[in-house]
Amino acid sequence: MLAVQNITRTFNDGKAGFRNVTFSIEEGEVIGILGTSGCGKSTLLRVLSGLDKEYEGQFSFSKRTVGMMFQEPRLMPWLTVHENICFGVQKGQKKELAEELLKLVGLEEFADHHPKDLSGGMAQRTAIARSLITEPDVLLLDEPFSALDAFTKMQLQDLLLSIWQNRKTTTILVTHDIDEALYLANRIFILRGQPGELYAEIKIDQAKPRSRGDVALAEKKAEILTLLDLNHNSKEVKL
Ligand SMILES: Nc1ncnc2c1ncn2[C@@H]1O[C@H](COP(=O)(O)OP(=O)(O)OP(=O)(O)O)[C@@H](O)[C@H]1O
Repeated sequence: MLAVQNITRTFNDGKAGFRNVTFSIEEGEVIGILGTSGCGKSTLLRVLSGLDKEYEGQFSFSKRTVGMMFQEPRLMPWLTVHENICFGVQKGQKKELAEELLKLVGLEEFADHHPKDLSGGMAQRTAIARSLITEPDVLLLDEPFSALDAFTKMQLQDLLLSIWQNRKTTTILVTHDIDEALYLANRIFILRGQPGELYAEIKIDQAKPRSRGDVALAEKKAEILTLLDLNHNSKEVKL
C-alpha cells in the first residue's frame, strides 16, 4: 500500500526534520509512530499527506486518497456539524455517507449544531467523520486525541477501533501516548534523535479489541520505554 524509501526532509535553515526513513505498509495495517518531541513525526506525516513536497527520497502509494486529522479539530465555526463533515464535497453528493458517518460518530442529534456548542470530544468526532467523507484509502492522524481528557480519549480510541474493524482503512497514527499505540496499532515505529531516524519497529500481534490491562502489552510498553531511553531502573536513580 505504501513504500517509503530513504526520505529526508531538510528545511531552509539547513536542519532536517527527519532523515533516512524507510518502511513499507500493507493494506489495512494500523501503524503507530512514537517518538519524543521534535523528532519529526508531524513533518513525516505532512510529507506523506502531500502537504509538504520538499523532501528527498521517494515514496509511493499503491492507492491514494488520503484523509487527515490533527490534534485540534480545525472545524469551520460558521458551519454546522453536518456541513463541516461535508466540507469540500460537492453539494448534494455523499448524502447517505454523511448520514452514516453522523451515526457512526454518535452525532446524529447534533447535526445542526455549530462548533461552539460542542465539547472537545464531539468536535473531534466531527473531525473524524470529516476525514472519512472522501472514503480515504489511508488515514493520517497527527496526535488526534492528545488534547482530550483521559476518558474521552479512550472513547474515541474505541471509535477509531470500530471504524477500522468496519472499514479496515490503512491508518498511520502519530501519538505521544504509548498505551494508545499499543491499543490500536499492528506495528509501532519508534523515531529517535533530532533529526529523527527510524530506530526500531515493534510488532503487536494481539487480536483487536485488546484489553488495556493486558500483561503482554505491558511488557511491550516496557520495551518501548527502554527504546526511548525512558525506562529508568529505580536502583540507578541517585538522590
Ligand atoms: N517549517 C519548519 N521550518 C524549520 N524547522 C521546522 C519546520 N517544521 C518543523 N521544523 C523542525 O523540525 C523538527 C521536527 O518537528 P516536528 O514538528 O515534525 O516534530 P514532532 O516529532 O512532531 O514534535 P512534537 O511531538 O512536539 O509535535 C523540529 O526540530 C522542528 O523545529
